[in-house]
Amino acid sequence: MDRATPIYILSGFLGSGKTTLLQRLITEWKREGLRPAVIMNEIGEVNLDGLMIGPEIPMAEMLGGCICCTIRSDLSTQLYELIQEEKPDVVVIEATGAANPMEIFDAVSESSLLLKLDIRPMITVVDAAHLAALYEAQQGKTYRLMIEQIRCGSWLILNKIDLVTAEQLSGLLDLLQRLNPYAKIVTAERCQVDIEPLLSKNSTDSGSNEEWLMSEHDHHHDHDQPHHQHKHHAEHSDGHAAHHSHEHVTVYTHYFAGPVNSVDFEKFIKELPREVYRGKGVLHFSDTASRFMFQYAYREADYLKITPQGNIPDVAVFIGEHFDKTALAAELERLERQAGE
Ligand SMILES: Nc1nc2c(ncn2[C@@H]2O[C@H](COP(=O)(O)OP(=O)(O)OP(=O)(O)O)[C@@H](O)[C@H]2O)c(=O)[nH]1
Repeated sequence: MDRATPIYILSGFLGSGKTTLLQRLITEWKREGLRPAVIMNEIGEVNLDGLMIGPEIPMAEMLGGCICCTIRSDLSTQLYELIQEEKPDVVVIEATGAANPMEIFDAVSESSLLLKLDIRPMITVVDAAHLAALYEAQQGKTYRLMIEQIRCGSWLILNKIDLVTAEQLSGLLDLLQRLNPYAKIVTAERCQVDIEPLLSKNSTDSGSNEEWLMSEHDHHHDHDQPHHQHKHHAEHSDGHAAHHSHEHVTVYTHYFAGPVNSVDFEKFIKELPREVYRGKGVLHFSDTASRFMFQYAYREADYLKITPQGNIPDVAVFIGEHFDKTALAAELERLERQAGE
């Protein structure tokens, strides 16, 4: 193969807007007559984001783990097969929102031993409202992970600005600038950004992220550790070390035994514990004719009528930090029983 395949990595916290951006990128590439392919990584067992992407787009799904650690070695294989079989003009990797961006860079770089890849500067989508809230508290693993994702982006898309005040927005822009003076920062609502500069080869002045990551961060791997215990350490420029692992991430996948009432379900979503950051799913309601996809990200919920292609079960995935899975399961089962009565 003589041509290097451009690889874009989309990073950003759970529910920040990565799939929304991915849809825009795909539309742009199609307009240009290019053939994109996608690698989607989900920490849950089902890929619901894939439903938002047309069936004509070649897609490799990496489910049930994170490419930055537990299923990292699969990435080279998936990338290799996708490029060999589909011969795409460009590949996008959408990481799970819980991924450590430097680890993904490493994993993709490993693949370039097998393939001729042109790894483009990382794009990080930042949820404005969620960052504003976490910045006030300034603690927790989520906050540290979000900061790390911000530090690793060559492009920072400060998304969901419709959910913050003008004053908060100006504070967030200052914060991003301070955290990552190398990045280009754009603000957006539903990731509506000028796509062309984002994709252009020389889009950043700072050179490749890899270069500055290696110089700014002291990045260690302990290869003697088994994969599931793999911890990531990155030395921050402000001196303290961030320890990254997914042990704090809780995932609950619920397969519905039957439809539930839409009003009760909306109430359940509204009352989700704070520790649940992200929810998504496809389900039948007992009081409506069509099927719905729901999205929940940082206290905001969306419902969309959907007719999924293929055999998609009624399912909901919840991702967060140390929440009580059994309590969620019991409540959803109660809704199922109630709708069946
Ligand atoms: N209010 C508001 N909602 C948005 C905006 N951008 C995206 N959303 C909504 O936020 C939810 C999550 O968006 P996604 O694009 O799926 O986020 P994601 O980063 O791909 O999520 P994960 O892959 O699960 O981490 C969806 O319901 C979107 O419609 C925005 O600018 N404002």
